[in-house]
Amino acid sequence: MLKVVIAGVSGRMGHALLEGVFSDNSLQLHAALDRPESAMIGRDAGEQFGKQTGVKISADVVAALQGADVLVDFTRPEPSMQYLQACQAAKVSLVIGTTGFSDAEKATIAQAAQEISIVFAPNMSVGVTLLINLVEQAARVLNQGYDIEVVEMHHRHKVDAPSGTALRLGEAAAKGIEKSLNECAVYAREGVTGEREAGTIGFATMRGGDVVGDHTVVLAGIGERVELTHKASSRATFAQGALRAAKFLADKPQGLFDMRDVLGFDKT
Ligand SMILES: NC(=O)C1=CN([C@@H]2O[C@H](COP(=O)(O)OP(=O)(O)OC[C@H]3O[C@@H](n4cnc5c(N)ncnc54)[C@H](OP(=O)(O)O)[C@@H]3O)[C@@H](O)[C@H]2O)C=CC1
Ligand SMILES: O=C(O)C1=N[C@H](C(=O)O)C[C@H](O)C1
Repeated sequence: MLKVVIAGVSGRMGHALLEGVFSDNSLQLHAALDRPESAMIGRDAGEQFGKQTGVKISADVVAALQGADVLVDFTRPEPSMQYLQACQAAKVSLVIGTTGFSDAEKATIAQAAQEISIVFAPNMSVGVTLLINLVEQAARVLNQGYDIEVVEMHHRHKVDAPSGTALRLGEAAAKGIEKSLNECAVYAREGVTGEREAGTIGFATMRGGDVVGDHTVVLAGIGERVELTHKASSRATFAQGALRAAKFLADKPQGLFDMRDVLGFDKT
């Protein structure tokens, strides 16, 4: 059985991941991590589900990684970087679902993947993984006369914007028009902005209610527009993807992978 450590167990994704591990006989909950100040420290990780697992929620990542196969992390960039360091030291594989990293933090993750195996993806769903490829293809075909905009909506508790997925979709669109996202992204518009500049990729962010995660990439031309949309209706879809990623890493000693590697999709 694959011995899995879950970080951020009191969070929305932490819950979905615990449920996923409890319902998969090929996975064993090895340890459960939360922040040191959490009221959950010392409680059984199964308590919220009416289960006794014998695994107490802890903040001690070094102890948690002893004898573990993989850590699955959906938290915040700061703890994620600490978990990364600990995984590197303990030679334990890592699935990173956290979003909101700086470019420097992303570079540190890529560097660590020379020593341990890591799946790093802002969206672990099958649908968004497909959408990334579709967006790149659509942008490549419609590379003249079409304006690209990425629109996303998430629940009121989300702390980073645009979402990691929106940025990844923007990167895919930028690749399709043979640019880097840094050179063509427009993250906000307010006041007298002037006309839209051709070849830019715009982002719009909405926050509200309990929306799990909606993303649309619009390619707007004259007389028509194409809209490519994904809507997540349950966090179980992300958790299932993350646990699939954890299994994928079992025979990989090192390397940086994304969900296209895990699912065997084209990486163009
Ligand atoms: N890749 C993907 O498919 C998906 C990615 N995400 C991303 O995953 C991340 C988590 O999302 P979500 O579960 O909704 O967020 P939550 O806020 O519900 O959960 C975050 C968890 O991390 C813990 N945490 C926060 N700060 C620290 C810290 N300093 N040290 C240790 N633990 C800490 C929180 O503890 P506490 O509650 O005590 O603060 C909580 O348990 C986000 O970045 C989100 O964008 C989300 C869904 C899918
Ligand atoms: O915070 C969330 O909830 C989500 N975050 C991810 C992101 O930033 O793209 C993925 C998903 O859309 C849900």
